[in-house]
Amino acid sequence: MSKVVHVAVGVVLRADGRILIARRPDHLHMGGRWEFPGGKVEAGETVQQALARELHEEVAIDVKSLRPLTEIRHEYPEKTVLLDTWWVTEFEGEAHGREGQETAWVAVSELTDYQFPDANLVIIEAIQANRPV
Ligand SMILES: Nc1nc2c([nH]c(=O)n2[C@H]2C[C@H](O)[C@@H](COP(=O)(O)OP(=O)(O)OP(=O)(O)O)O2)c(=O)[nH]1
Ligand SMILES: [Mg+2]
Repeated sequence: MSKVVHVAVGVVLRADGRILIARRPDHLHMGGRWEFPGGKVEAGETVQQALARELHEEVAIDVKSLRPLTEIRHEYPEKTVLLDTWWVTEFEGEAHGREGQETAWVAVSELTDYQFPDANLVIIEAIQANRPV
């Protein structure tokens, strides 16, 4: 069995109810698809630390408040991922793709118009079911 890659994933919620998505660079696994920003948890880091680091590095926002949303384990042909997914309900900074990625703020009802990796279908269902008011 291949090892499971632990990934910290942020569902960044703006005050108007829109959610931040970014397009994965073409050369990466699932390149060209939209994602919720995040990345691999490194050795010695908590998932919360990893998420704060990745959101700062990828989309230039500083996390102020987090709460758990869901955990999805998904087997791709290439690897198995554990998407440890958190609501980011408070943050500072203007989001933009610091690695040249396209970003968008989308309404919950529009999420299904974008092409995400297969594992994200379950995350989107959790967002629709658990959206904080
Ligand atoms: N960030 C993120 N990754 C996702 C999502 N859905 C999904 O299947 N993944 C997968 C794709 C990748 O195999 C893995 C995340 O790895 P990554 O490439 O973002 O990791 P990273 O930012 O640490 O990148 P790297 O520098 O190590 O290449 O999880 C998602 O919504 N967001
Ligand atoms: Mg990443």
